[in-house]
Amino acid sequence: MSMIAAFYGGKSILITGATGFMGKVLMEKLFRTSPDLKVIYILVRTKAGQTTQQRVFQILNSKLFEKVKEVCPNVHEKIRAIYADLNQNDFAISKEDMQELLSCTNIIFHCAATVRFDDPLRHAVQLNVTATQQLLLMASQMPKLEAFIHISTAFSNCNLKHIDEVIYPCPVEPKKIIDSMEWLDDAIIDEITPKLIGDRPNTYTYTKALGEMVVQQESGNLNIAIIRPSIVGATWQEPFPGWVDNLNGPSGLIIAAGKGFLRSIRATPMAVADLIPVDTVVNLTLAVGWYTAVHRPKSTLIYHCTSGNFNPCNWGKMGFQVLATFEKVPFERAFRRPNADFTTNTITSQYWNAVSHRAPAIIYDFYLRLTGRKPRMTKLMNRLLRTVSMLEYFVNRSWEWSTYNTEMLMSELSPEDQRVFNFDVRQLNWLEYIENYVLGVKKYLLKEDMAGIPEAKQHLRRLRNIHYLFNTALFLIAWRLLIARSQMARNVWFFIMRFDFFPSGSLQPRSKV
Ligand SMILES: CCCCCCCCCCCCCCCCCCCCCCCCCCCCCC(=O)SCCNC(=O)CCNC(=O)[C@H](O)C(C)(C)COP(=O)(O)OP(=O)(O)OC[C@H]1O[C@@H](n2cnc3c(N)ncnc32)[C@H](O)[C@@H]1OP(=O)(O)O
Ligand SMILES: NC(=O)C1=CN([C@@H]2O[C@H](COP(=O)(O)OP(=O)(O)OC[C@H]3O[C@@H](n4cnc5c(N)ncnc54)[C@H](OP(=O)(O)O)[C@@H]3O)[C@@H](O)[C@H]2O)C=CC1
Repeated sequence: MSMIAAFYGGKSILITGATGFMGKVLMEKLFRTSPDLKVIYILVRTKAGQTTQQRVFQILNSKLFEKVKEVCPNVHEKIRAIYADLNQNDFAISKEDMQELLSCTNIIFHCAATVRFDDPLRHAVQLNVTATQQLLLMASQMPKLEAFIHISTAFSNCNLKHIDEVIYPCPVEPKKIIDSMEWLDDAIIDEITPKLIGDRPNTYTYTKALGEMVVQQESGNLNIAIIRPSIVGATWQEPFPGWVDNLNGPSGLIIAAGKGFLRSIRATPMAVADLIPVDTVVNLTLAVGWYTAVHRPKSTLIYHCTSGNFNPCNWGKMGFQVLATFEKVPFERAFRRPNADFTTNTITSQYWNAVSHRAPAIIYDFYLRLTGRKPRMTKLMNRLLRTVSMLEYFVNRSWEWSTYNTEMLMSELSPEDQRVFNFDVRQLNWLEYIENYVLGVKKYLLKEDMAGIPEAKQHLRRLRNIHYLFNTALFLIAWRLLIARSQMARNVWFFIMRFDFFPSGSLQPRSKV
């Protein structure tokens, strides 16, 4: 029997960010392995015209939850969606709901965050710092609380090369930042943002670092642990391989490359690609929840959930495998044949952006205009290049994360728990994982049918022929212009023609066979 699964039995668990990528997988695993848990409270806001209930209904009826329904048929009754907006005071939770949360919660998993790299500082501080502070305040009023698990990111200290399982202080105290957001206007905040984030690349990593400081400072008597995952990717094994439902991290770029939009990226092939499957992160998170509640470590432990030092893989190897998978399972209606490449030099990268990205987009928009349609490719390409430029920071560097706590935890688990809550990435076969990831992107993100593969291959063959035709026409035009202008080019041309049309040593034309 799994000790961890048994631990969550009968528990009331509060999850923030349950509608997000990681939150859904966390809920799914909890219900599947501990169907006898008492209740999962989730803080949900309304979004895109959907009520909280509709959002929950949609999640529970998705493919991800198919297995859960077999193990826990009354899952609908065990999930309690509470309307909350983490941007509001007291999260805009009603008095009754707040009372229930305060009196019943046993474990908190705090996953909610804004993961956008370009969020204005005010918004990123509100969600990643102030909301964390408020949640800790709530937690301190929960008499039955056994553990508070905060999800951070391995990149919260990406300005360092070697990162230990400790909290590194930021120069300005989070409380001062929170206060200043109240009275500074947006223009001033925008002006001071680069100074505050310093050598971090964006407001996301900076505010996640501030969030960790808040956790440390406001922990009081709470039993807290922090988990720092690296780049979270599709599921490795559970509930099935390759599940992914958002465009963050590599997923969006896999689509862009597979559809033939992304042809080149400034990345270092030998840099470590510290990807970590989402189910691995969730298994570690649940194990940490159990360990923190049961063993009550004296200080806040930080767990790095990374792959680099256990089972490193580099971007070059990953890129090759992504492209190899496109050969087997191409995406439908590609713009161009997928054939992306890495460049390491900024000037070469700008050259390829002009030649391989912007020029085809302009030509295609010209074609759309000619055929009476609205041009859209240049806009789309500009957006893609902006996204790529934001991700480039992470694909041109390698980091080392120490993993003593994660290894310690692994050794504390029973063999059964190591199997059920496996977070040992040494067992991960990257080539197989990447292939499943690309397949998952096709199936679950693009919602493409496998039956469409022959047609997709046919489409790629057509694109290849158009490509050859286009290149040949371009070459002939260039050559014709050159011959018209240069005597040397004319001489070369006649020299070639002589060899082609006249047998050697003869001036007679070659007879047709
Ligand atoms: C030796 C050998 C050499 C080998 C050579 C081999 C050749 C191989 C070539 C390989 C190429 C193969 C393909 C690629 C395979 C791997 C490539 C590696 C790239 C991996 C990069 C990973 C880096 C991740 C770093 C993560 C570090 C931190 C981790 C975390 O803690 S948090 C999670 C990460 N967070 C994010 O990823 C959020 C990023 N997103 C944003 O910040 C914003 O969305 C934005 C990018 C700034 C865009 O903002 P906008 O306001 O402009 O747009 P909006 O968000 O409204 O979206 C607009 C449309 O764009 C879509 N979209 C959103 N995000 C992405 C995305 N990440 N990628 C693509 N598209 C995205 C969005 O859906 C909207 O679409 P629409 O609705 O249709 O308009
Ligand atoms: N994905 C990754 O690569 C990595 C993620 N992480 C961390 O993991 C955690 C989860 O990330 P992930 O699942 O990928 O992120 P998602 O963007 O998929 O999910 C974010 C969640 O936060 C919720 N949320 C955001 N704003 C509010 C708000 N105002 N009120 C209520 N809820 C809100 C979202 O709700 P809604 O659905 O309503 O928008 C959503 O459920 C985050 O803490 C992130 O920093 C760490 C490393 C890597």
